[in-house]
Amino acid sequence: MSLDQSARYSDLSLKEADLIAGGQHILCAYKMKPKAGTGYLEAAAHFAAESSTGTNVEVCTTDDFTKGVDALVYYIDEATEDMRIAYPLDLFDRNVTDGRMMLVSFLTLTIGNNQGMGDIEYAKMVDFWVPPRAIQLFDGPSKGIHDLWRILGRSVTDGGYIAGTIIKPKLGLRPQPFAQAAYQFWLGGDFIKNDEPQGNQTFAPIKQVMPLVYDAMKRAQDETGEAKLFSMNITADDHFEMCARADFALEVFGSDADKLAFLVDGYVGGPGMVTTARRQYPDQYLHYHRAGHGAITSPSAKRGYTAFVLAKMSRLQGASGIHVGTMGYGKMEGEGDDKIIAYMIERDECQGPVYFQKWYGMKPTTPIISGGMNALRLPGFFQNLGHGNVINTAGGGAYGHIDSPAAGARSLRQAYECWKAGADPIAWAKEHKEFARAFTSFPHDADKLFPGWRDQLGKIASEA
Ligand SMILES: O=C(COP(=O)(O)O)[C@H](O)[C@H](O)COP(=O)(O)O
Ligand SMILES: [Mg+2]
Repeated sequence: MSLDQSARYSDLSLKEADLIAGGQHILCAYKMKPKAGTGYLEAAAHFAAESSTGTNVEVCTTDDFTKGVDALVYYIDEATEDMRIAYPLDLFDRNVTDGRMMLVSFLTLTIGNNQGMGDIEYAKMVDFWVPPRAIQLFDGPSKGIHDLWRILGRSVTDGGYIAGTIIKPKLGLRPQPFAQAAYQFWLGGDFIKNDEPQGNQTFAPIKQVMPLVYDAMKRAQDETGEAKLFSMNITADDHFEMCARADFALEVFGSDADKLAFLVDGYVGGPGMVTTARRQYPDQYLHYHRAGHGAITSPSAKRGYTAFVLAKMSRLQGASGIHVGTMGYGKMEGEGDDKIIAYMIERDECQGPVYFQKWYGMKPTTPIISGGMNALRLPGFFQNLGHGNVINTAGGGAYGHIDSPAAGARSLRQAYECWKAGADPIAWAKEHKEFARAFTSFPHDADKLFPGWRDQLGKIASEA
């Protein structure tokens, strides 16, 4: 049994509204359960101690100043497993070079050692609140969806749906077929990303692939008269390697380098990778892929933090866009309520699960919708989200269209237009060939979402 530190590391008389008005703390809300035999407040105080100035015993080196930067438990509700902690801003590490805040320090304190404590059964961060001063001290995004809309020649405030894909198969394409797959999609769509494990495999070296991809982009631009976008995976352990990949691609894309985004596997690579990309390449759209996050964000995981927290952190760090799942409409875990994740990263103020956050003009992070999406699933998705100002990447949904990747891309755009027009999807399909053929391409989804479609659509869906 550890020392009861609740007298020092908790103050349940503190009011959340006062802490927020004071602006001197970062607030974190957790779902926490102590191990059997440890009292709730005692465990919470030990958690706050380990996450700030303390350890499991009192140490003689502590002085009065130290106590001024203690993290304090200010709210508990054992029945709902709610625990909230106020962390003084001064606890957080600041850069030597520019005095700014860093995400690693936030994570090391608020979701660091406390994840492996002997008297804690589990604890998961479900929300956090950042005061205005800290908003000023994080990088935030440099580029956003409005920059992509501008390149695409659309309204920069309400530019609408960006139809994207992921080159599939996930791995195993050599340079020529890879570039060919890109060209075929671009004939109908806007945006292509590398899949998260695609890099510099021996069968597809970046130095061969990128010039071919750029050539495909130019040909597609010539043919369609539209601008095209490519998001290149620059993920690597070594940041010099990452920059070597990025620099090479910028040179290859030359006068079209504004159409090149950089993708990082930001969860497995960590905050250092995201910030390196953000600071080295502020002129490029920074695409945060979150592969691996389910290990801790899944609702079945009782530790770590939620997908909401991950997305909120990504805006602070400066991701231009981050995957936010498909809110129950695709293949990955998620539900309709996850739309709050999208709202938090794209709005200037938003109510989260616990805290109301103001962003004070920090640029938005685009919700990127991906994972098992296709034209048939999109109208319902937009209905739930309430808008279509997102990037959507549909891999199977484009390359699985029975006519062609370009037809797949067109079917996605038609799905967006169907929702935007408030039209009935079956009626819309009668007038939009590629959308109709999506029914034949994904019959399992069609049966589930639009029972009776076979009779209603008849010939148009079955004829190539
Ligand atoms: O490759 C894909 C989707 O491929 P497909 O479109 O063929 O399903 C993405 O990596 C997932 O969307 C990641 O999931 P999330 O977006 O939830 O992070
Ligand atoms: Mg992928």
